[in-house]
Amino acid sequence: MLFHVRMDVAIPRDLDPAERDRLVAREKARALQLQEHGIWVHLWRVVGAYSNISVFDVQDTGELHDLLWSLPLFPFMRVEVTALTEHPSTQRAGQTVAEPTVRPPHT
Ligand SMILES: O=C(O)CC1=CCC(=O)O1
Repeated sequence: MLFHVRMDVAIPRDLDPAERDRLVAREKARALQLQEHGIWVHLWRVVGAYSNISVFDVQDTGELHDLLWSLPLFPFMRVEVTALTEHPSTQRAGQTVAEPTVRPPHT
């Protein structure tokens, strides 16, 4: 299942800068891992905002929920999820996003 996810990040200004850097580095590592597994299929910066628009390819809403909750920056995010289905007029009709072979653990 594909989901459009918007994440608006708001890290408290008084958070220790070293802790902030650690969280951002862990978030990046997790994002790269999920992209390598074909789960986080799009990751775009929203121009002018500390926000991203992402597309996730997961088995179900439960997997997406667990995955989002496990993100290191999750405590500092507002997350908006929209479930996607194929539009009848798409040129890509019938094409699916390839299934990843091995799903990474939710850390
Ligand atoms: O910077 C963001 O929008 C939050 C984020 C998601 C993946 C990542 O590396 O940072």
